[in-house]
Amino acid sequence: MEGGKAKMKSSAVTLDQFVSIMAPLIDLEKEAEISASINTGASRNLETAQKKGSTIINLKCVDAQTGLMGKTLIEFQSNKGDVLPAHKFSTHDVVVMKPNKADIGSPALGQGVVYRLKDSSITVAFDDIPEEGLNSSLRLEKVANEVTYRRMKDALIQLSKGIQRGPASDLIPVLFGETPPAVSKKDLTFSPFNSNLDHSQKEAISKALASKNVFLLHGPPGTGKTTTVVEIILQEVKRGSKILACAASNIAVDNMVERLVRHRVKLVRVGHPARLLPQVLESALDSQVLRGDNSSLANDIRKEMKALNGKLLKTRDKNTRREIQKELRTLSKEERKRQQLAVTDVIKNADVVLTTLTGASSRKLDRTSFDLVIIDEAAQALEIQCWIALLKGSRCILAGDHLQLPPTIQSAEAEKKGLGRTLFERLADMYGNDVMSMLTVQYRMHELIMDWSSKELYNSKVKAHSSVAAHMLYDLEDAKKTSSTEPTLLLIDSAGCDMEEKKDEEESTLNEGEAEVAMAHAKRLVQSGVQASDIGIITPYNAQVVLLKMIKSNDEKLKDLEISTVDGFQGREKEAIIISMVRSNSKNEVGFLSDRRRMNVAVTRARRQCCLVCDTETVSSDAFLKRLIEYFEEHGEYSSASEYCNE
Ligand SMILES: Nc1ncnc2c1ncn2[C@@H]1O[C@H](COP(=O)(O)OP(=O)(O)OP(=O)(O)O)[C@@H](O)[C@H]1O
Repeated sequence: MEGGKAKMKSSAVTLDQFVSIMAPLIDLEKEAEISASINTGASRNLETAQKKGSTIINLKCVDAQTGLMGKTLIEFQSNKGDVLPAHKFSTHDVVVMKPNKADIGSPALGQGVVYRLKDSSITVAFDDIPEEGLNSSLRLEKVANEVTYRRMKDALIQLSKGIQRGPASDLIPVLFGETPPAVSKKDLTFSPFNSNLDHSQKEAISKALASKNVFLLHGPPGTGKTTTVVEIILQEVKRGSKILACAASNIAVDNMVERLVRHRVKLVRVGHPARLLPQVLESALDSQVLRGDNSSLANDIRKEMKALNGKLLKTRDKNTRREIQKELRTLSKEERKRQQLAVTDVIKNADVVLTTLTGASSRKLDRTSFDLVIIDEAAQALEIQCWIALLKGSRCILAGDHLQLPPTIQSAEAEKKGLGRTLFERLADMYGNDVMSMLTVQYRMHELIMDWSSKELYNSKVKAHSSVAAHMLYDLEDAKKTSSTEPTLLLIDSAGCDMEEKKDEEESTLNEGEAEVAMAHAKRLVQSGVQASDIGIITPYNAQVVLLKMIKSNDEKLKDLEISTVDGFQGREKEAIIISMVRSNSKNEVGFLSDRRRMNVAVTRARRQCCLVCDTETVSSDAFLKRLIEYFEEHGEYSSASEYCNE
């Protein structure tokens, strides 16, 4: 305990310090996001804006469908029908649609939310179908999402007031190191809903149930973090707790919804329908409200009001008109009340409310407090975002892995000054194992893939479960045992092969030789019977992603191969992962490859084969990467990139 206390002093931040440090950093980040968008001096012309990734020009509308609770889904493709240019659009972003040549700052034809993204198309959900302009050339612009910042600022203001009587009044001092965390002494053995839980998962769940204020669930890659979170939620519901379950991303929230629905938990998913997976729409607040009694009453009232309005139009008598207007006002008030009651009913009756961290500030949750706030993917969320949810509860459980990538921050200055330091990391430093448990059995990777990461980042504590420890790529249905499918680890070395890196116009790095080699290996795997959809090529650099996608578009057999940045692939997995490291230069510069967390994420996406394509001479200049290369050389197969050229 002494050690724990010493640690606590060195890394504790007071509430006042936190508020005063964070307020300007949120502004910096907001400015960085706005200046990356099109309407500012930084990018006055369309081509520049396209290069910056904040707009996509020369689009045509190829499909329009209604559905999704009244929204219209419009699919856009490039006028030429090929791969979309490099862009920074993600699903769930807010975008506006404009005529292609319209002036910057001109009014939009419609505003919507990105619903689906493919290499060559983008689908947007609009509230209303734009009335005209869909037949001509169009462009989409990304809109800076100011609401998110406003909500973070609001949370900061609430924190600064020290809301003494709010639901989180006892939690705040613990999370700022003023009061030590407490643990229940009662015996908290539980009978699990999931009979497959391993020892580390069970131990973590017991500790979580015993925690009185805060618990950190540390889940290295593939260790069943979400499985464990779901079991904690089920146990807490059984105990009678009302739970707010959040994550930074919609997909992670939906993932929890899908798993909980199977257990018939009384839950509601709060959020914009265009941001939800189709399979969770039934659980959405909007659809539950529509099914409620108060909502049908509100509907009846609306019908009555329509009839009265008709009568009003026909009546000339002043007194009768006055009477009708009075009645309409009363009905309108009643209708609003019924609508609100319909929402309140659904939220009141749910044992678990699920939403993104930003969504937790929805006014619909204004008067609801929770016994427990659970945040999944907490190591990928800004601390201030977590507070939006935490202020609503008296206890919290954060699940995540601070040894994978932190949230993306746009402003370099805000990042340097600490905006990206996550609450998960801060609490792990402050309280360590007093409040934390690590899962140690992983269910994804062959043990050779896991062992490097386990040794480098997790003190060799993570072990592969027997169901995956020795699984091979050629064990997959239809796959053959060939020199390409046989290795679990494969190093393809471009040193001395004349494959130097280049910069694109946006100063992102790419490497044409490496891209060809990565693609050649993917082709060999497909020829050996591996499904293209089981293969992923990941790379740290955006420009390399675009290049790889362009090469891929020429080959029909590779249609289902996925290509992504490492950062964009966090949380995902593939049977075979090919990593294109890109850097190859005489100065031996490795840039942000040296971030241990990025390579940890990259390597641990692979289930059965991890192939590293790189210039070993350049990347070995970094001690951490050198150990990675040595590990692959020792435990895997080695080839020269020259063996893959001209295929
Ligand atoms: N005790 C278990 N027994 C068998 N399989 C398990 C167990 N726990 C988890 N799994 C499996 O491991 C996989 C990963 O689980 P889950 O999605 O919960 O992990 P995660 O830690 O959230 O993943 P990520 O690494 O992407 O964050 C799933 O296929 C899940 O079914």
